[in-house]
Amino acid sequence: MKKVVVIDHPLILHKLSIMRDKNTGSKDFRELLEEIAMLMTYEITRSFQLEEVEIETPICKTKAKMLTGKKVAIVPILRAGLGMVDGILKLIPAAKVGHIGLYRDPETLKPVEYYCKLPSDISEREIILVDPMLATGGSACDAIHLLKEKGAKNIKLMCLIAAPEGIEAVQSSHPDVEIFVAAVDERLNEHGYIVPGLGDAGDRIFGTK
Ligand SMILES: O=P(O)(O)OC[C@H]1O[C@H](OP(=O)(O)OP(=O)(O)O)[C@H](O)[C@@H]1O
Ligand SMILES: O=c1cc[nH]c(=O)[nH]1
Ligand SMILES: [Mg+2]
Repeated sequence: MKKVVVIDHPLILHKLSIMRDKNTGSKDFRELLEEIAMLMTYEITRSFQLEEVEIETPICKTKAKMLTGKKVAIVPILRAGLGMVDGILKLIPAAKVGHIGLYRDPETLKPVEYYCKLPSDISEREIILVDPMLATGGSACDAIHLLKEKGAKNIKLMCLIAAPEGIEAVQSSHPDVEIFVAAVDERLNEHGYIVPGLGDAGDRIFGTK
């Protein structure tokens, strides 16, 4: 089973605490989510391969390290995952972006699929699946299942806050997927919300209820 990486850098935790505060409005919430996604990308790409190439500085020829040009796809789970895409694209501008639309039925807490559009070469790409909240894990598990059905092999899941229940669900259904989170919270409440969490991420990003 792949490990869970908790990226608990002080800058990330500080920004996340502002996001958790119920008095933080949509503008700041969106900006902070984008910034944290960018900071998490720095850590998620640590395993990317480098190669030596010959370059010429103004002084002399030398060998220098550059990325091997690995193909990446960023796949947000709509809607809330959209809030993380621009931050990742700032560091990986050549990545393609796929979209998986899921909403969680408020009664059953089961995910309902309403959209899927992925790059045609998804099976050759390293995939960063993004969603700020990993609660029961139902949405992430379904999105990973969909990606695998389309041929995806190499998937990393990036979330802001996870409940222990969500981590367990992804690890048991998809042990090959590496999970990156900024924080693991205490538990879920009776409505399936993460405690203490930050509320409904999609509603806070887009200003809806
Ligand atoms: O782990 P789970 O129990 O499946 O819950 C997590 C999901 O719930 C939220 O989406 P929501 O259904 O609120 O849709 P939205 O992004 O459109 O608001 C969140 O962004 C995840 O996708
Ligand atoms: O706490 C939660 C759980 C699911 N979805 C959210 O947006 N927040
Ligand atoms: Mg929502």
